[in-house]
Amino acid sequence: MTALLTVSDLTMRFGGLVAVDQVALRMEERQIVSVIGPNGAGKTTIFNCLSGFYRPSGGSVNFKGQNIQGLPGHQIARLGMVRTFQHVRLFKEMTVLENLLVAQHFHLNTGFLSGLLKTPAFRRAEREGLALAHYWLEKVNLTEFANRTADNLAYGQQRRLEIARCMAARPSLLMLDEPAAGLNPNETHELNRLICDLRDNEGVSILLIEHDMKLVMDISDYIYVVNQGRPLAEGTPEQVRNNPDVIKAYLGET
Ligand SMILES: Nc1ncnc2c1ncn2[C@@H]1O[C@H](COP(=O)(O)OP(=O)(O)OP(=O)(O)O)[C@@H](O)[C@H]1O
Repeated sequence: MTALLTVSDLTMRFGGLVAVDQVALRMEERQIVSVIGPNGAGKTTIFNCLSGFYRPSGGSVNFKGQNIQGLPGHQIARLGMVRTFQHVRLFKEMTVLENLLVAQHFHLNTGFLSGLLKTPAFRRAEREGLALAHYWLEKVNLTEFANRTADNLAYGQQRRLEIARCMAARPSLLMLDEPAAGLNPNETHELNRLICDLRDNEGVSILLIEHDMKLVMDISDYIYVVNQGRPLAEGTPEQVRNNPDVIKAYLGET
């Protein structure tokens, strides 16, 4: 099977610190893959390298058959790899609906002139964009808040809006950085269902960084464990759960 994402020897140095040291990952289509590891293990740095926020010091990243290491973030997003952040990042003064419309800007294949003249192609693109925004609002249970500004949403709702906003950009790979952080058990349960729905019914692959081990073990098809920047273990949830090196890395931390 052709991989959706293949990462080899990924390395990121900050001065003398090697935050990510020769990490390898592989993802297929319609898979949930998690990257776990103790605090400071290098997980977010891996995300930053893959999504173009950092230029990796070494290694290669192949996404849908194309080498993307070193490309800027907006180009990587356009290719279909989008992400959320550890701390919610929304357009806080915009409404919930506007957040979802802005996310689609690079799919609205219309120029300045067609916008000015309101050509049929422009109106069709606008209609489709609106329909897609409403589709995702409903999926994440935010329809009734469509006209509320994003900063007036509860924290858990903001988290869901972030995921909806990513999905409105029509990605094939969604990267979620600690999506369960700060959520209550009900919200985490809903998140669990949403992520599985994205894989099963929307055909998206999800790369997940998460400290909530129950969530990770429940939904992951495959798990990579990193420790101090280096690969420590990988396998199915069952294999990782029973790996003595993984247990030691986590217990050592406490
Ligand atoms: N921009 C940066 N400049 C210098 N050092 C950095 C930078 N970003 C991360 N680091 C360092 O790289 C290491 C890995 O950090 P990273 O945030 O990737 O870990 P993490 O596994 O995501 O941790 P956590 O689970 O706590 O979020 C840490 O030692 C961190 O201090």
